[in-house]
Order: sequence, then structure tokens, then C-alpha cells
Amino acid sequence: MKPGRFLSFEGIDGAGKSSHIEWLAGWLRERGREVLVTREPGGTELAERLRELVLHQPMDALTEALLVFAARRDHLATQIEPALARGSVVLCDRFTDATFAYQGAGRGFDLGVLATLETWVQQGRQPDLTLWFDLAPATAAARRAAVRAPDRFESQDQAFFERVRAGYARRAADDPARFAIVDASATPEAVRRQIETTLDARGPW
Ligand SMILES: Nc1ncnc2c1ncn2[C@@H]1O[C@H](COP(=O)(O)OP(=O)(O)O)[C@@H](O)[C@H]1O
Ligand SMILES: Cc1cn([C@H]2C[C@H](O)[C@@H](COP(=O)(O)OP(=O)(O)O)O2)c(=O)[nH]c1=O
Repeated sequence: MKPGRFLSFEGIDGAGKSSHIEWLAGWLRERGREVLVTREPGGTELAERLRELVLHQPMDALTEALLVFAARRDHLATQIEPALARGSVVLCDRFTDATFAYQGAGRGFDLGVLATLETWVQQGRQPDLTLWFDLAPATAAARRAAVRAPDRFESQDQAFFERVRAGYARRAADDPARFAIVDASATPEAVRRQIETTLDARGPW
């Protein structure tokens, strides 16, 4: 059996993560891999209920951080770890880097507390590879406006998304071996080629 692999997709809202996850799932399945496509906050019945609250209910930054980590704990224990143990590739639309970027850099919440929660909840588990879809906030906002109504995060101003982007840049600089930076301003075909090149370099799959 091939070992399980854990891939996360990160970036500001509208960067193109969701559009490319299904494509990558197909690419991996063609190569004979079992794939679990999932997302955070979410991925379990409990975590999806917490997601609804986080996305739509007003709350302070500590409550927000505790709820996303509570959702993550349930998701890891009941979905991600079992999938990795049976040799699947897990494709997760956002993971803990989003907490450091949104609650940490975006909201200004204490990074030390987030690091403590990360240790408790993940027990050393990290994605094997994180694809960071990097895009200017103005471009992402234009893409979002064309397709959907904003939630609590998407209705934030451009300065918030500049901070979130800087938060991702810091996480990438802290762990360059895990991160691959995707230029998300490229055409969808060119984005797919970047992902393929990255995966080819990290194979075999
Ligand atoms: N490379 C791209 N160029 C132009 N538009 C894109 C690109 N990637 C995605 N989009 C479009 O931008 C919008 C937001 O993409 P989405 O995948 O939902 O982003 P995310 O999941 O990162 O929030 C969608 O309408 C999608 O079709
Ligand atoms: C995982 C996670 C997401 N978020 C936010 C970022 C996003 O704005 C939102 C939901 O993410 P996402 O699934 O990308 O939204 P959509 O379905 O609209 O594409 O949750 C956090 O603030 N902290 C976190 O830890």
C-alpha cells in the first residue's frame, strides 16, 4: 500500500482553491490513488455545524479560534487520520495556516495562543504539502464579486486581506519545505500546470 499523503490548499477568498481541488482529485485518481476531498472549517457533521457559526455568527477572535480548532480536532480524528492510515491522499481546502492568516494576521489574535492550540489539536500532524494560491486582494475581490454573496470574512475590506496575505507569506517563510507558492493570477490552465509541476517534483504518486 502507498502511504497516505496530506495536501492543503490555502489562499485568500477568491484565489481559486475550490476550482482546482476537484481537478487535482481527478488527476490523482487517474494515477490509481484513493482521494478524500474535504474542507475546513468542516468535513464532518459536527465541524460543518461549527462552520455555519464561524461564518455567520458575530463573535470575538478567541471564540473564533477555539471553534475552528474544535472543528479541526473532530475532522482530524474522525476523517483525516483514518484516511491517511488507509493510504488515501487527503485534499483539504484550508487547514491551520488559514487560522494563522485569518485569526492571527487578519484579526490580530495572539500567535502564541494559536501555536499552543496547534500543538494540542494536531499532535505533530501537518500537511505534507501546502499549495498557497497567492493573489492580490483586489483581483480576488473582483473574482468573488462576480460569483457570490459575502460571508463574515469575505465582507472584510482590502486591508484585512492584505494582512491575511502577509500572514500566509510568514507561514510559508517559516516552513518553505512544506509550502509551494502558486501564482494564482495566471489563467486556470497555467495554474493547473504549476500544480502539476509541483506534484511531479514531489512524486511518485
Ligand atoms: N486562474 C483563474 N483565473 C480567473 N478566474 C478564476 C481563476 N481561478 C478561479 N477563478 C474564478 O474565481 C472565482 C473564485 O474561485 P474559487 O475557486 O471559488 O476560489 P476560492 O475557493 O479560493 O475562494 C470563481 O468564479 C472561479 O471560477
Ligand atoms: C480554516 C479556516 C477558515 N477561515 C475562514 C476563511 C474563509 O473566509 C472561510 C471559509 O473558507 P472557504 O471554505 O474558503 O470559503 P468558501 O466556501 O466561501 O470558498 O473561513 C478562518 O477564518 N479560519 C480558519 O482556520
